[in-house]
Amino acid sequence: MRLSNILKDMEYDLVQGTLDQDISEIIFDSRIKQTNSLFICISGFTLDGHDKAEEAIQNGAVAVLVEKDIHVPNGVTVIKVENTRNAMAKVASNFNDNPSDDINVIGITGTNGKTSITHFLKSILNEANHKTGVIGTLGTVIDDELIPTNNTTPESVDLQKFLKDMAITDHDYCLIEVSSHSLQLKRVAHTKFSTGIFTNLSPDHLELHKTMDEYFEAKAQLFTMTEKANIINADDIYGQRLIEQLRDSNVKTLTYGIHEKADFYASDIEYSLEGTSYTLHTPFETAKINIHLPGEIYVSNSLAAIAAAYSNGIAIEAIQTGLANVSNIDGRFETVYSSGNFNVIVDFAHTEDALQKTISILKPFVKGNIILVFGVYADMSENGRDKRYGMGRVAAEYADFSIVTLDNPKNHDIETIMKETTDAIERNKGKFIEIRDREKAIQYAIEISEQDDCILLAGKGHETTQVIGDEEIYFSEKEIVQKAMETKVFQ
Ligand SMILES: CC(=O)N[C@H]1[C@@H](OP(=O)(O)OP(=O)(O)OC[C@H]2O[C@@H](n3ccc(=O)[nH]c3=O)[C@H](O)[C@@H]2O)O[C@H](CO)[C@@H](O)[C@@H]1O[C@H](C)C(=O)N[C@@H](C)C(=O)N[C@H](CCC(=O)O)C(=O)O
Ligand SMILES: Nc1ncnc2c1ncn2[C@@H]1O[C@H](COP(=O)(O)OP(=O)(O)OP(=O)(O)O)[C@@H](O)[C@H]1O
Repeated sequence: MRLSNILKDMEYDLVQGTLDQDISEIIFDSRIKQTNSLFICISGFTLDGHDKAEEAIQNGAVAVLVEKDIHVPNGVTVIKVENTRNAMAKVASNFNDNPSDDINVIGITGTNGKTSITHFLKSILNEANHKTGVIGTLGTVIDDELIPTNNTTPESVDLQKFLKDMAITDHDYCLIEVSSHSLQLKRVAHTKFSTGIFTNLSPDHLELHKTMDEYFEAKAQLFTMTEKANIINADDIYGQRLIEQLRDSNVKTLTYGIHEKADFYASDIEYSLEGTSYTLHTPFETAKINIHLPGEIYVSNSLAAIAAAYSNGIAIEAIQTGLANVSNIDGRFETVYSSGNFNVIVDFAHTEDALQKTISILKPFVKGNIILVFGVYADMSENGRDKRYGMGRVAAEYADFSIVTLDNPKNHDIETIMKETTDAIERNKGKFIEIRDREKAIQYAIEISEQDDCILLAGKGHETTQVIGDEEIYFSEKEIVQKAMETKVFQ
């Protein structure tokens, strides 16, 4: 594409060179070899892409997009903008023919629940014969093929490429899990969203946002980018704040909830470990809903999907069948072993709120003990300490016995993680043991378990690796459980 077209509808200064040339690719990593590319210099957290422009040029870049002054050889075009992350999103959209103009994009944000909402909604939309793609934590799904991705919300260059692939393969909808990182770092800027969904906000990612107010404001940005409807959880205090904030918005707000007054709500809820049924109330009708996931959080998440489907004109029959068709979601309350009353469940609960809610789902159905295996992923800051304390407290108060282990410690200090988490359990009078090796921790849980117990492996969910230091090792909780159960004998 011509460089001048790539820069369409943007404000910029042409510092040197010409816009009259063809660009083959947009890149933001200088190590990528690509002739005739446009290199975008990002001022990162660890290094400055402006210092890498020379390497990018050696690797084939013929133009660079900057937000600071740099010196490069005369033949190279230099374009200066105010913010290269924001400009990168616009350039990526232009380069891919602005694909969000051609596809109905629904963005889902909030600390927890995004992944299950995308599953519920995709199933509903498929049932209504709408081809639907997904971009989220479990990867990108185009034409029902899973493309693994590193981040929940990819960088704009990749995101716009995925949207274009969906647009040219006649997808009607794209469901995007929109992380707070992606909003703050402009990964979804210049994407047209028809609908936004807000689930909830509880402490997480404070290494980036520092305060809950900043975290909330990052999430709230999505609801200024929507054109059709904003769907908000009325049960969440930050949801209430958002509803208030959107009072004068031109975009329609629809609310959902179980406890607070809302446009879409549930009554007559019947829970079992296998699933949940309830009566759905919409502004127009009532209907019976059955889902194969247990507990209040999935009632809430399904209500969000229902409200989004409704606001896009989907009939109730497709909603009912679509929801009933979701039998399980990778690593979300997934039973990986079951025999009689004994169950081993893998769940992605990795925040205090999610852990508390997930153990609470189990409580009424477990005759014996709830044995919890968990670790805490958080940085070394005060916010990280609060997370370790919070998850330790929940373990003490809600589980019968905890095995404290490692999540993905990455380069964080393991001694501090273990000490602060176990201190919190002790202070809250919980019973626990510390086993740092997660595989051994799981094996121990199985060894001590009895016939009526339930083991909850929390925090890693769908993940198939564990990151310790700079090393990423293969790690499958399902396989570990299955192997350990082969030799298990109940007393
Ligand atoms: C904290 C964070 O979000 N970091 C993002 C940030 O990294 P950074 O600022 O450290 O990058 P950097 O290493 O300083 O490099 C700056 C620039 O120089 C470039 N570079 C770097 C090295 C080099 O040799 N040459 C070069 O050109 C890099 O490509 C980059 O453009 O900018 C990078 C490029 O845009 C992102 O890939 C990176 O995401 C990393 C992979 C990441 O792990 N992010 C996580 C925390 C994240 O985004 N998570 C959210 C939330 C998930 C959830 O909800 O749980 C997600 O959406 O996944
Ligand atoms: N509505 C909810 N409220 C609180 N916790 C929830 C809710 N929905 C799911 N959870 C918990 O959060 C965990 C993660 O859920 P899910 O993967 O849907 O969230 P997410 O928003 O996609 O998170 P991430 O971006 O970290 O993947 C679940 O395994 C469950 O323990």
